[in-house]
Amino acid sequence: MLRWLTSGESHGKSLVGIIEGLPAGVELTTGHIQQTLARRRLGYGRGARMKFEQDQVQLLAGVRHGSTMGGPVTIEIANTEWPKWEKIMSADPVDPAEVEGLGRNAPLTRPRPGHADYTGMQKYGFAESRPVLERASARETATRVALGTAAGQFLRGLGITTVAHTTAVGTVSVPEDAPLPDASDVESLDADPLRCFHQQTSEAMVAEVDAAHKAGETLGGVVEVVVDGVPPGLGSYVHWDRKLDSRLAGALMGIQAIKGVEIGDGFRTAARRGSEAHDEIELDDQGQAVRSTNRAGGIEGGMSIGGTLRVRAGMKPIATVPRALRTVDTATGEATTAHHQRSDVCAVPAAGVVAEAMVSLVIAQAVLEKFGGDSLPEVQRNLASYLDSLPTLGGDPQAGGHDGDPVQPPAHIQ
Ligand SMILES: Cc1cc2nc3c(=O)[nH]c(=O)nc-3n(C[C@H](O)[C@H](O)[C@H](O)COP(=O)(O)O)c2cc1C
Ligand SMILES: C=C(O[C@@H]1CC(C(=O)O)=C[C@@H](OP(=O)(O)O)[C@H]1O)C(=O)O
Repeated sequence: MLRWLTSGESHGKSLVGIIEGLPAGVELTTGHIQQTLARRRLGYGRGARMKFEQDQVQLLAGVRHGSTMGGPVTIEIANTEWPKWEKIMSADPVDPAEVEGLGRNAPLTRPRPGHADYTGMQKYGFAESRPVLERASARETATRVALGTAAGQFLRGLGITTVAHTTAVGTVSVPEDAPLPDASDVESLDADPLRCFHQQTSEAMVAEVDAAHKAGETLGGVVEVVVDGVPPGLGSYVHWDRKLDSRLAGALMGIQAIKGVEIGDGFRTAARRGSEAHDEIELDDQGQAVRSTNRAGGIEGGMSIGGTLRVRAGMKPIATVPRALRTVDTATGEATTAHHQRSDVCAVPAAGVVAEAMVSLVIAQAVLEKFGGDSLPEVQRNLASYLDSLPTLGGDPQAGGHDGDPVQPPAHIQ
């Protein structure tokens, strides 16, 4: 079973992630993780912190000479801002005189609507929101991206690739009929300020962010994760918590500020008539059953149907609005405005990179459930054998043990 856990606070010494259940033989280096973490920092509209802070990565366990060994993989991301926070976030008690005068230590009693502040204080019994925001903050998503990199490296070894891109920022969206990017487009996506593959739309998105910034506003948007090379049959129809769509939706909704998930055409499908909503099955020249469209996003009955999977996540605008929202001071009971020091105007491109990581983790988990294996070559053999066992529908019914010719496993895993 593949499982993972993150630990750490936004202004703590470091974040730590552990992923357990990855097979041996997966290529993974500090460089791979640094590369995806750098990608998470990119994006037009990110706040000041992204510019001066660095993610210092260390692979603490589970990897030797660039290859996983089968044990838990532990990744640390040290926070380079730690010296500024060492006293305020010290695990051990500190002399109050030592933190007095450090501006950042003033009690945060003006909770931000839209953030975890107020309900977190009620739930955990805090008199201010510092201990809440430290863990609620999306700083934690750096760890998920690191863990997702490990999962992505495993999937890559099976010919499964994942990429995320931005489809909307505020009211600006890419045209519905624009072609999908694939993982080979990642460099051009990285080069785009919004991780948007449609240049005209990207320019309009930049203008949207500028206008929001000028108005003291923040923005949300929509990201899409595209997974290519998915084998059919991941997940299951037999129980709600084994359904792949249910698991992907949970993983994406678990990202800070994500408020909606669509599988494939999602809510647009809800408005269509049946004859225009589904992906009809037809035979291609090789006798393979193929789909003429991909409206379902590559999932039917809680299972991957094989090929390309598409899932979208909608992010609400950043809660720390410069034009501060009305709130109540929890120390005095007086009406006031929410605290604001600095924040992102728009973090949609970064959320896309986090969504990619979460999707990679869920797909890797589903792959290991279906195919198993303690080493990458073993999983590769199991996958190839499964693909080989799938019958083609248009072949000779007398041929082999199948109804027809076997489906060929992808060339790279033969
Ligand atoms: C990549 C990323 C960056 C974020 N940056 C900020 C930020 O700078 N300021 C802020 O108030 N919220 C930010 N958020 C959103 C908050 O973390 C989120 O609204 C908060 O944890 C409450 O959770 P909820 O929105 O799911 O209710 C960010 C979210 C993500 C995914
Ligand atoms: C640090 C990150 O994002 C942070 C997420 C975040 C929030 O409230 O979620 C608030 C901001 O932090 P601060 O309040 O310290 O400026 C963001 O910078 C990061 O993504 O690495």
